[in-house]
Amino acid sequence: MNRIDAAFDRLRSEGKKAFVAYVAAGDPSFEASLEVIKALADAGSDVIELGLPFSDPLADGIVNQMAADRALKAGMTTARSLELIRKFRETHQTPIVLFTYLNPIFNYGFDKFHADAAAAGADGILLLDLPPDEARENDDLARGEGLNHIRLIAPTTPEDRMKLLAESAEGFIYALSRTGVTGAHGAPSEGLSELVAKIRKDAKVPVCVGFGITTPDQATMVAKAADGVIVGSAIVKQVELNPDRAAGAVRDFVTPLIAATKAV
Ligand SMILES: O=P(O)(O)OC[C@@H](O)[C@@H](O)c1c[nH]c2ccccc12
Repeated sequence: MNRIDAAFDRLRSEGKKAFVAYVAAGDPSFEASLEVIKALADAGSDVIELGLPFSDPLADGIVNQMAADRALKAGMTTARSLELIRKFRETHQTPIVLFTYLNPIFNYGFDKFHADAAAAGADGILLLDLPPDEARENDDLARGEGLNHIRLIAPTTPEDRMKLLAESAEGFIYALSRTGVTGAHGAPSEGLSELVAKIRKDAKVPVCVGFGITTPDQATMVAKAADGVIVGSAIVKQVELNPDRAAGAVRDFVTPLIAATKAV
C-alpha cells in the first residue's frame, strides 16, 4: 500500500489529525537537508512535502524562493533530490510528497521522472502548474508507479472544477487557506471550515490545509476544521536562520506545532 494512504488510514483509526511539513530539498546543503528531513520525521510529522528546487517558483513567497535559491547554489538538482530521498529511505518510512513545477520535470524527462521518483522512495507528486484537464499523462505515469497525484484546491477554484479535482484526488487534497503565494503574510481565511466542508462533499480522501500557518494556535484552528495541517515557510525560515544547526532548530520549532495538531 502507498505510504501516504497507510498514514491516513492509521490517523483515521487513531482519530488524529495529520501534520505535513514542507522543506526544500538540499537547503542549505545535501547533508544538512537530509538531517532536517530526518528531524521532521523523528519529531512526528506524518507526511513530508519535499520541494525540488526550481529557479522560477511562481507560487512561492520570499522565504521559499530563497530556500530554493540556497539549494540550487549548493548544487541541488532533480537527480540529487531523488538521491536525498533514497538516503532518507535507508532509515525512515515517513511518506514523501514531491512538490515542484513542470519545468524541472520536463528537463529531467517526464516518464523517467515518475519511475525514478518511485524507485527512490517517493509516495506522491504535486505539480503546481499542471492544470487538471491536462494531467492525464501525468496521472497515468504516476498511477503506473504507485505514486499518488496530490491536487491543490484554492478558495477561488470554481465549484465544477472543485468537484472534478475532489473526485480525482489521491492521497489527500491540499486546500489553500487563502489566495496568494506561500508564506506567513495573512492568516488562514475566515471561510476555511466552509471551504473544507465543500471539498469534503465530493472527496474520497482527507483534506489538509496549508498556506500561512505559523503558530500552534493556528495549527489548532486548522486541525479543528480539516484532516491535516501543512506548514512550510515557517519551518524553512528556521533553516534560513540556523544554517549551522538546521535540524535541531527545525525539530524544536515543529514539536509544539505537532503537539497542537495532535491535541485536537
Ligand atoms: O509556506 P506556507 O505558507 O506554510 O505554505 C506551505 C507551503 O510552503 C508548501 O506546501 C509549498 C511550497 N511551495 C508551494 C507552492 C504552492 C503550494 C504549496 C507550496
